[in-house]
Amino acid sequence: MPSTDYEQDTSTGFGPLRIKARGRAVMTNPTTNRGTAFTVEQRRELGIVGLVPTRVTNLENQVRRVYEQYQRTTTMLGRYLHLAGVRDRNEVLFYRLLTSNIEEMLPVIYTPTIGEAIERFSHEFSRPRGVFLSIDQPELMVDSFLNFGLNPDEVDLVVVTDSEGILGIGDQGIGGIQIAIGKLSVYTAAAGVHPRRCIPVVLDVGTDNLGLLSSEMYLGERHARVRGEKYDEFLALFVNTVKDLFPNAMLHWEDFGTTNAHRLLTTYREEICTFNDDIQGTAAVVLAAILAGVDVTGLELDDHRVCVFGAGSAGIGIANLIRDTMLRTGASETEEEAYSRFYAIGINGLYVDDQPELMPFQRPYARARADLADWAVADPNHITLADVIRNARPTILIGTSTRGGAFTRAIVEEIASYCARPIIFPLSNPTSRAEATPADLLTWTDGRALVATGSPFWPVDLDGVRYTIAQANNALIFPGLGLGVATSQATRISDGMIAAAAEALAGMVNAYRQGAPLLPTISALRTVSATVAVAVAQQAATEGLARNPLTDPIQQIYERMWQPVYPEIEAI
Ligand SMILES: NC(=O)C1=CN([C@@H]2O[C@H](COP(=O)(O)OP(=O)(O)OC[C@H]3O[C@@H](n4cnc5c(N)ncnc54)[C@H](O)[C@@H]3O)[C@@H](O)[C@H]2O)C=CC1
Ligand SMILES: CC(=O)C(=O)O
Ligand SMILES: [Mg+2]
Repeated sequence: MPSTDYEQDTSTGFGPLRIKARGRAVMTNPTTNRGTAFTVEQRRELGIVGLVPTRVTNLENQVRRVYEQYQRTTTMLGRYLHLAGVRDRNEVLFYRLLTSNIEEMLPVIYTPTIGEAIERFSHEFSRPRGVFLSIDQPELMVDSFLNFGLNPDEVDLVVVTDSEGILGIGDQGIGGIQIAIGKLSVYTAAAGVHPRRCIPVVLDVGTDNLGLLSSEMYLGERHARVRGEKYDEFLALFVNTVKDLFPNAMLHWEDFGTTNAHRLLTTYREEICTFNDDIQGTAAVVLAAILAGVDVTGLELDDHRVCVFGAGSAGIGIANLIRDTMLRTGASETEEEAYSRFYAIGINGLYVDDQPELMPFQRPYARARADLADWAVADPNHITLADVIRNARPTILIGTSTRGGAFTRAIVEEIASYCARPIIFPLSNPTSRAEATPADLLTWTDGRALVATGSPFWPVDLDGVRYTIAQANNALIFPGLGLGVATSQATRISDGMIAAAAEALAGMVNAYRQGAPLLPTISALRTVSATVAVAVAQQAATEGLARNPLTDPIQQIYERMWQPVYPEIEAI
């Protein structure tokens, strides 16, 4: 069902907008609306004379006005709602404001504020965006997608969540639609993926969040989360529907629970063009930061021992990519040798091979019980982080546990006692879930820790040095990956493409100066994304996975990037 308001070729970033609507309808659609920036002639042609204030302005003037309004809004959630309102009124204005102030506004439309917006979804709801699919009405799935109004060749991206593991705040039911919307806003702001070639989707399979189930206001299905065969059938129907309706789209999985995330990726990655952001996007960004950190330590990658605290979707994804890198670079000669460098910890402590609860994707990281015989531990059935630090002396500590404050002073001081430059990444989001703050990590290690976080943190001043904190967030990877895939029309997303993304990012870092960040800063997000996109597109071509191998990659990626400027208008 194409739009009745306008026509536009969205396959490049610069197509003219042919407006069919007239009168108020022009201004209620965020694609056609440009408010006071309509010229006198455009106002006449589109039938909106007298419906906007007299003075004709321009985009810069409008950005200034909405930015002033933004600054006057005092709470972070209020700012989120203000920006969402601008997005609903005027698409170009929203993205111009966002791209011009990306460092300031990313923490509002993304982590940490988006966590609050998701929790408050059923209370703050005003205007729906995206596609809501209920497990209780699978027969409505096709119509729901068709009602969104995009043709088969008009979709580059579908971002989907079932909301079971939203950031570190757990099951958020239907409110998870906001994470899909937020990720898509980042795709557009960071990589210029066309905002109208994307579909955010929430799979409403119920929720186990009793607070939501008992709230009068909750807007999702009011029952516990459906699991098992019925869930798998619904997911299969979803994947097949996306494949049939939008054959060129990349399917991005976001914030699924640990039991499903790796399983779904393994099931579908050979069948469709798909990737899991928490597993693969996070792994790529963290690998880039680790390689930068390892360079600074002056040691080789295989001189390090890695402790993953919270070895679920993201944690094991990170471990897998480091393992692959150890094998590819010859740092480890065998898989066994590579695995021996990892210590994976979950809610029940260190993974040990006699723990029945370990899932198949976690099991390779389990330690043999016999190998721990000489460890000094208080409870062999629950080997804690402190036990691992004391007995294994890891030099890299990754936090993806959702356990705010878990990297305590005692733990960090112990690491600093045997390691000159420990690499410590508290990656859990939002900010309240971070395993430690950079200020504490740097203070407890006299500035020796090499730190990256998941959510943004202010720089830390210590002993005359300013430490800029790298934000190791998958936002440095997924936008460029999506752009590279869309431009090269990749048919699958291979491990090689993820590694290429990580290497491209790593190539942009220079972390030798004391206090320098281990990753490019968010202000460079657009350059980072374009660089990642070129690398991904080239790797897809090398592996024979690109239907449109790029002949002039930089130019073609640049041309594909949508820019937040008002396009030429034609009234038709
Ligand atoms: N920086 C970034 O770009 C990203 C950060 N994350 C963050 O990582 C965290 C985890 O996300 P996922 O891996 O998707 O979740 P997940 O639920 O799959 O994994 C969390 C793991 O932590 C373990 N865990 C929970 N409490 C623990 C405790 N007290 N001690 C030890 N282990 C514990 C769980 O057993 C589970 O294996 C979230 O806070 C999320 O925001 C996730 C993806 C990207
Ligand atoms: C950044 C992200 O994907 C997460 O925290 O889940
Ligand atoms: Mg996520």
